[in-house]
Amino acid sequence: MNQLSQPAVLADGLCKSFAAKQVLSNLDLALAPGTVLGLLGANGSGKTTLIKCLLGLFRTSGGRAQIFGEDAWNLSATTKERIGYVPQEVATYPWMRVRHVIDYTAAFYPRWNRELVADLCRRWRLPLDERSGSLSVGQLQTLGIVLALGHEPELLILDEPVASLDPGARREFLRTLIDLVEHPDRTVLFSTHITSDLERVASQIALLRDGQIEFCGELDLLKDRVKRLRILAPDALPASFAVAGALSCQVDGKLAVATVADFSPQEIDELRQTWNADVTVSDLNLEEIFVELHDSESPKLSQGELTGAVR
Ligand SMILES: Nc1ncnc2c1ncn2[C@@H]1O[C@H](COP(=O)(O)OP(=O)(O)OP(=O)(O)O)[C@@H](O)[C@H]1O
Repeated sequence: MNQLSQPAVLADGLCKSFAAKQVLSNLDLALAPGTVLGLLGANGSGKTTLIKCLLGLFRTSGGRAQIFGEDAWNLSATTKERIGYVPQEVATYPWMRVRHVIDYTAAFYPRWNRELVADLCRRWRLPLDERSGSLSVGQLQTLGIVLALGHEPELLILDEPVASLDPGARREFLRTLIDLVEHPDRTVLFSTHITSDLERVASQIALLRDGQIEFCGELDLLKDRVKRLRILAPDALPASFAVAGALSCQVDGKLAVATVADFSPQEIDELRQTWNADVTVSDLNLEEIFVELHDSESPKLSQGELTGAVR
């Protein structure tokens, strides 16, 4: 694979188990440089585990994890310099004042943008003279974001970066992130439960479920596939009424409401003809899609048509 086509981040058949518990199984994911990928998954689905395997903080149980073509477990210092990481729980030296934590971190990087850091600290009102051990959880998270951005990394990996931020700080952070990702070569992978943030910032979405990436591609592609159907028949529908491949289907007299994972216009025609029904199709937002997919036992999204995914 040449430099141009080399993914910034690659998981290839990645497996991770903790004792007998398998968390990731044969997971494939590739981020082309310049991608902003939002990683979505239920609590305990393995987002942090995946991120830590990709960063070489966890040793994989099988398969490959690579950053810029290097094995994640053996990243060189040069490659590490190209990465910024905000962990779910930011840890720092509690006895150090915030400004000293920043200076200390800056010393590790040949390239450190002091102006950017000063600007972020001002905008996010970080108390520079306070000891970092006395910061609130949200302030600590803000500090973690500043530390990860100071060296202007090519690859930014954020594990629920806004979980503890207040709405104002979250908006500021998203604004900054949007500015940052305008740089065409900057790759961002971030996990969050706040789907509206993903919709604003991410160019691609990856859904993690059952240890694998269930979907990876553009949000619009996902929205094109998962649709809600409202089926109104002239007579009461039988209790056994079902829509093939539906994630959910509720029947109430003449009306059925179903959510399908692989929407096709032909299916609508069939429903219209079979039941002489009036069928309307509506879009779902990302949160609704996530809940539908999460609540359904099966089927999952079929993998065949993932044109937006980088594989
Ligand atoms: N060090 C560890 N030892 C044993 N089990 C672990 C370890 N780290 C994670 N796990 C388990 O792996 C599974 C996935 O955890 P992980 O933290 O990756 O999920 P997550 O998707 O990030 O969850 P959340 O959204 O709640 O942050 C969980 O069942 C967790 O208990």
